[in-house]
Amino acid sequence: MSAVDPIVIVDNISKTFHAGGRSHRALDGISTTINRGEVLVVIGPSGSGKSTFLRTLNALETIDSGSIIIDGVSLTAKKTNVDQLRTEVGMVFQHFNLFQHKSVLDNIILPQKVVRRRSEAEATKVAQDLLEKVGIPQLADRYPSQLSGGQQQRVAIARSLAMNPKIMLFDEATSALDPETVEGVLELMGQLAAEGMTMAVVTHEMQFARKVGDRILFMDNGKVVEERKPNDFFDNPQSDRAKLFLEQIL
Ligand SMILES: Nc1ncnc2c1ncn2[C@@H]1O[C@H](COP(=O)(O)OP(=O)(O)OP(=O)(O)O)[C@@H](O)[C@H]1O
Repeated sequence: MSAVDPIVIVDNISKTFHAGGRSHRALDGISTTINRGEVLVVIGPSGSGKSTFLRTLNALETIDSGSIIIDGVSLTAKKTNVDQLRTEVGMVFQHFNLFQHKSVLDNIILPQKVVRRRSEAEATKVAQDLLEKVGIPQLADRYPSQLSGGQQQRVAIARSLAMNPKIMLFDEATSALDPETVEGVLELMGQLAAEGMTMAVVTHEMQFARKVGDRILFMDNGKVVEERKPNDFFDNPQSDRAKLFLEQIL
């Protein structure tokens, strides 16, 4: 990891939602960078814009103004192939979004064949190796409905990793899990971070944020209120908003 090797550069992005005749500025001039191998943890109160911010990084949300550059490619430039770029930015959601009628192995094989044009044999080998990596090789032939939430999330992570993403986004990846499976998935995320995966993580798991995060981005009302090293942020929050937030949740 190096301070001079940014893989994600977010410059002054804004986004307003219009719904039911009302407008809401969900992102209000966000700027940040994520360096290669770094883990950025995004925290903040409900509705502060965390998910919206994360979703802009793989163009699931468009932005109204500002720019986002991923590994030298502008997400917003007209000539950019957004579909291509999106395959390089893995995303893991709260709900696992697996193909229900495919086996675990096929869930990981299919996108490789479609998106990466890998052969059946190659895609199968990658999928088997990844199931090993995420700790569930014995579940290859099961269907998603036969798995616990934690196991399904491991499949979703393996499926993302199979694309060889340059960066992984985790949007409340453990929020829908039973308490007993949360820890295992957080450990897996920590393992990926330790192996050098660049990650942006929206989470309510503050111990994870402190332990695994390289930097905390604290958002409120669509703005970055604090952006600091985890220990500095948690031990000595600067803003009244962050102090209040931490008092309420810790
Ligand atoms: N598709 C949408 N249409 C209209 N408003 C939206 C849409 N998506 C998000 N918003 C609004 O934008 C704001 C930010 O939402 P966002 O989901 O990014 O917040 P969040 O910080 O991730 O919240 P939470 O922690 O509750 O998930 C909220 O006020 C939300 O209601």
